[in-house]
Amino acid sequence: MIGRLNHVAIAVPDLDAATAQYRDALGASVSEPLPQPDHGVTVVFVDLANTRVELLEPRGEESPIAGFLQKNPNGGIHHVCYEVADIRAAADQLREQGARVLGDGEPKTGAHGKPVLFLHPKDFQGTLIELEEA
Ligand SMILES: CC[C@H](C(=O)O)C(=O)SCCNC(=O)CCNC(=O)[C@H](O)C(C)(C)COP(=O)(O)OP(=O)(O)OC[C@H]1O[C@@H](n2cnc3c(N)ncnc32)[C@H](O)[C@@H]1OP(=O)(O)O
Ligand SMILES: [Co+2]
Repeated sequence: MIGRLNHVAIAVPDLDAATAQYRDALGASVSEPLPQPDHGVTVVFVDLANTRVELLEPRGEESPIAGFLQKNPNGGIHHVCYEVADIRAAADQLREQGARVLGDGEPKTGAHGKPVLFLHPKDFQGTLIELEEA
């Protein structure tokens, strides 16, 4: 079912500072800040040779990452994103196995313009998983 690792997301308290560190201290190629109001975050992509890092800052009152940052005030790895060929088929299969697909179960459009869904971290070794349709 899962294919390539599409990105690893890091939640950060200060997106500008994190972006500058990846650009200047780590010499990475970084995007401009990309507000994602439907997801309650602002994202910066760090493009790597074999995948991406996604730096996430909360946006708005209802950000889904606010709770995570309260528990991890310096930031931390927030989720991993795997690619799947058919996101609805993958979600159906996972639900049949008893996994919790978050939200209303309908894929949303993610930061790359593709359908995405999230799986509860408690069902996958304490790791929030995002699925993105390749
Ligand atoms: C622009 C889209 C972009 C893209 O790539 O396309 C994105 O990736 S957007 C990313 C932001 N959106 C989401 O994360 C949506 C899915 N996330 C959620 O629905 C919530 O974050 C949720 C339900 C995973 C957690 O919400 P919250 O922290 O408010 O709930 P709890 O405090 O009740 O947490 C329950 C339990 O899970 C632990 N937890 C929470 N977040 C994580 C995490 N990222 N990784 C691992 N574990 C996590 C939390 O500590 C609680 O554990 P407990 O032992 O019960 O205290
Ligand atoms: Co993501």
